[in-house]
Amino acid sequence: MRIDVITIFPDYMAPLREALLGKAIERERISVGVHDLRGWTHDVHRAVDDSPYGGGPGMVMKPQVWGEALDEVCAGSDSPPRLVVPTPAGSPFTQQTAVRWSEEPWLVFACGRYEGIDQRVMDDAARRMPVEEVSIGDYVLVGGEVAALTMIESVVRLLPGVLGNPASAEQDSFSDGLLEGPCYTRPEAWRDLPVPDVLRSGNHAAIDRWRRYQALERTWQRRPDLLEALSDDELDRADRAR
Ligand SMILES: Nc1cc(-c2ccc3ccn(Cc4ccccn4)c3c2)[nH]n1
Repeated sequence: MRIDVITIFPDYMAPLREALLGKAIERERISVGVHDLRGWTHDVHRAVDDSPYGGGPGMVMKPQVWGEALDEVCAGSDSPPRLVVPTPAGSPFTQQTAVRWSEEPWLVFACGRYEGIDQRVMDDAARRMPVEEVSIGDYVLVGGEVAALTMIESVVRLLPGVLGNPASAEQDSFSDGLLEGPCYTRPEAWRDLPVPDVLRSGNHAAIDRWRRYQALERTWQRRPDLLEALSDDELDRADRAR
């Protein structure tokens, strides 16, 4: 997979070179390009923003600069990339989105700042490539970079050979519609807090049942909305795990 990120703060993307993601680059599972949007300005002030039509607070990112940047970054391949534009006004980014994008050969992330990017940039790009405006959650960030890092990590961890233990990606939270239950490791007792006996019993059928019940209970308590999405037979299966 090829990933390109366009931003006015390229240093914000430094974590892409660290740890798991850095290893994926070293092992050539992914190639990552980070591009400074100001490289496509032509004025002495290297301006990337201007006042909003219709008035209102803040500034809007200029279409000309973005247009030239996307023309260059998104060129050079038989098939165009999928353009991802983080925005608070986007469609929800979910684990299903990450799974779908993990099949893509090329993703380009357009990281906006200020009040956002002139809408015509996305409308023009959509004439020659798939464009998705996505939100990572119902809160407002200052720009798209943190959202891009979040989405890139959740996609890249799904690629073959990236995670040390691929099984953990298969048993992800949300992959079966429920939250993960609690996890424990040594010591057996810590600050007078014990590890649940069942986990040390060696009875793997009982352990699986306990874990499923814990996941169900935690989902019920913290994310009842996820239970509504579960089908009846999935709920029955979970119920039998009590
Ligand atoms: N889930 C998300 C995504 C974002 C996000 C993504 C990109 C940009 C570019 C600018 N801003 C600031 C801003 C503030 C107010 C209204 C519009 N945009 C961004 C925020 N916030 N929360």
